[in-house]
Amino acid sequence: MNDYILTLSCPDRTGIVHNVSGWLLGLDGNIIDAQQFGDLETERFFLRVHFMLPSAMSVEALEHSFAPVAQRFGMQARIYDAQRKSRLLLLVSRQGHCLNDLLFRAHSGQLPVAIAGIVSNHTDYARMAAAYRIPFHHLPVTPETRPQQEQQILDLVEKENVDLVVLARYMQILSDDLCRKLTGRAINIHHSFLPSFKGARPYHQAHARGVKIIGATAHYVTADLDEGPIIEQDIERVDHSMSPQDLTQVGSDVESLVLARAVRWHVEHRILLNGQRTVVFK
Ligand SMILES: Nc1nc2c(c(=O)[nH]1)N[C@@H](CN(C=O)c1ccc(C(=O)N[C@@H](CCC(=O)O)C(=O)O)cc1)CN2
Repeated sequence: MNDYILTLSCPDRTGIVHNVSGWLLGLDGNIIDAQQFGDLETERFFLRVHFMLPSAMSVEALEHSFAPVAQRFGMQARIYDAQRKSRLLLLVSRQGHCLNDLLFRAHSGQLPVAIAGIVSNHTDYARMAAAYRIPFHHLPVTPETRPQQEQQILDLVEKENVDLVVLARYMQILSDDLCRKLTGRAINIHHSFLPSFKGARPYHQAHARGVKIIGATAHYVTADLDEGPIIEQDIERVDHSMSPQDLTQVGSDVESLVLARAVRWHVEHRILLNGQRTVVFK
């Protein structure tokens, strides 16, 4: 199927959709789905169009053809082949529920992705990786070896042509340099309803505070810990009888669902950055 996705953001003004649809008409293109949002506060416009063409064209040729429209409106525009599977690198430490969930969704075809590899600073999930026939990279790290270990991660991203790095309960803080190099292509699952309970032990913090609702947050990774643009959140009710371990158990299911949704929306090119926030065309 010759279908593609156009995403763009630009200063808001009249004529944007008219010019985009005119460009599509010139290619004899047919719109399958279109969603837009005008942010009155930032005066920026956001658009996602899923369209079909009568015959195949390369993404490069399409982006070249669209360039005059993009320049006229000062757009940040990208075009993607809707049939291409994004390549993921999954990072995990000791908690494997999110990793397990993503591996099964990819294996069963629920999630249209290719898993290029799994990286861990421990060996707990080497056998799970082998069961799915996915390369496992054991990259231990200490504060002293963090630069070299992070270079190994970057080398894998380059070598395996990775589109998205997923921190599936990877419990090491990435350096500013690595975050900069992975801007907009690294998603983390934080095991709390941000901005509450940042850090490594949110369920213990939640228990101590006596909350009645816990949650999980998927966000793009930035140098500022747990501060990246939020993609998705969800919650679950809890009560006084539940220990930190009980909260961890209940929360793990929420984490897996929230991360899977965020990864799906990213690889379907449904997320656009709007400063420190996101626009998500579900
Ligand atoms: N630059 C960033 N790196 C990471 C982020 C992020 O938002 N920006 N998120 C974390 C995940 N995370 C919470 O979701 C988290 C992970 C680890 C820690 C932490 O304090 N780690 C300690 C070591 C803990 C351990 O070894 O168990 C540390 O790194 O010194 C806080 C929050 C992933 N990375």
